[in-house]
Amino acid sequence: MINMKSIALIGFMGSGKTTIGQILGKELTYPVIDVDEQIEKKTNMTIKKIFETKGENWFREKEGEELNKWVDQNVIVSTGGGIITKEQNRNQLKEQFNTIWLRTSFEEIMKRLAGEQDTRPLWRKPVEERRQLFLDRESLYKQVAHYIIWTDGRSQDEIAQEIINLLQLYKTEK
Ligand SMILES: Nc1ncnc2c1ncn2[C@@H]1O[C@H](COP(=O)(O)OP(=O)(O)O)[C@@H](O)[C@H]1O
Ligand SMILES: O=C(O)C1=C[C@@H](OP(=O)(O)O)[C@@H](O)[C@H](O)C1
Repeated sequence: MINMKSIALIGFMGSGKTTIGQILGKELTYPVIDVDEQIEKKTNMTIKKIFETKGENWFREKEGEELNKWVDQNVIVSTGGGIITKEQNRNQLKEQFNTIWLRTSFEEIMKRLAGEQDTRPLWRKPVEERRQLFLDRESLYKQVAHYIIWTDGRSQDEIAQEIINLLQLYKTEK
């Protein structure tokens, strides 16, 4: 990989960061780190529980700490959709990772996450608030992404293959 920078997958809830990270983990020889999963393991709490008992800000601190650990580690990091809400995380993603935005339309996300409010506390809102959250974040993903991959209408395998091709490109450029 170019500069030994880790790869970060970013994007809104439901864009496929977790599932595509898992496919990449099977196909490639370097580790895949899921930030949400790491935080749940370390705190021994679900994300839902963390939001209920500790609050969103506390969770954002933990996300920042987790991201910081994986700089220059040559790993693939699947982030949580809100990691870009903190400026420090945005700077880190822009400067110290190769960051791939799994860009997905709001309509597609609505379909994918139908019935998944329980595990994602911020998806448990009226539709217009969800749409606003989505719109507010679009420009933040754009600020930090080095690559943008549209995911609407494309299978997870296709998307993972495109990412693998990108990584091969890094190897041949090295
Ligand atoms: N490209 C895709 N096409 C169709 N469904 C997808 C795609 N990527 C992810 N999904 C589905 O959307 C849901 C959320 O995916 P997930 O990987 O958990 O997203 P994230 O980690 O970004 O929140 C899952 O049910 C997953 O199977
Ligand atoms: O968008 C967000 O603020 C969040 C996204 C979730 O991750 P996914 O994007 O993997 O669903 C998880 O980190 C938490 O529920 C908050």
